[in-house]
Amino acid sequence: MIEFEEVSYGYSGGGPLLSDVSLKLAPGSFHFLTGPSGAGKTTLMKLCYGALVPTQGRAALFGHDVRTMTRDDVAEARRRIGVVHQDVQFLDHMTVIENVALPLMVSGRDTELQDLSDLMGWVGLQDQMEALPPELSGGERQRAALARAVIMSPEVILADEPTGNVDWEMSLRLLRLLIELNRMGKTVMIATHDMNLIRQAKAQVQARVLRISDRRLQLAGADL
Ligand SMILES: Nc1ncnc2c1ncn2[C@@H]1O[C@H](COP(=O)(O)OP(=O)(O)OP(=O)(O)O)[C@@H](O)[C@H]1O
Repeated sequence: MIEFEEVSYGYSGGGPLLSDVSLKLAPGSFHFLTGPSGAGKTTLMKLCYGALVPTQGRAALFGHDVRTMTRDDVAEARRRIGVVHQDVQFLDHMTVIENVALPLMVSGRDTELQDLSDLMGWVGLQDQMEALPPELSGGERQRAALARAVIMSPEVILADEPTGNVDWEMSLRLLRLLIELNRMGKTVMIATHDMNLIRQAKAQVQARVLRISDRRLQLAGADL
């Protein structure tokens, strides 16, 4: 579904950040992406959802080369990929449920705005649906972001440091939700620095751990 062949990327004005990255996210797979701060994890995630185009090499989303994708192809790929951004942004004047439902509204699918309480119950925010985002805790914001990422029923979920600002108990709760999504058949990739989280996940799910080191993407060994 997402496939890179010898992809390299560098921001304009900077040197190469990622070199010769080959990657295949197969349907239903579970990946962690790790590496030091500034190694390029967020950049790699952006390449995975077509927000960036490789400087060299080929990136294909659902069989389409990102270089030749039409606007409609890009919109369709974005619908099939749910993203939990590292820096979760909400519209603060709209309620939590309105923020979560926003992707449906902007895609003209507001007719599907059925009762979203099941989704909100799944992430444990059934009592905060009418709250405003500034009233949420860090863990509640992350769970609202996850609900928003899955509202379009994507096949792939990319989560960039979803447990960055929450305590261990909340990290485990978020991990459980992501593992549940994977058990439902979704392809999941999580960028994280948290080795404990990776160890915890590996006890529950077959996950591959990819590490960015010296611009290259490597499969991490079993020594985690
Ligand atoms: N839009 C941009 N323009 C120029 N440089 C950028 C841009 N975005 C990121 N960078 C630089 O690219 C490098 C990699 O950034 P990236 O956010 O991908 O790393 P990361 O591995 O996700 O880091 P962290 O773990 O700290 O979130 C950093 O040096 C960053 O400053």
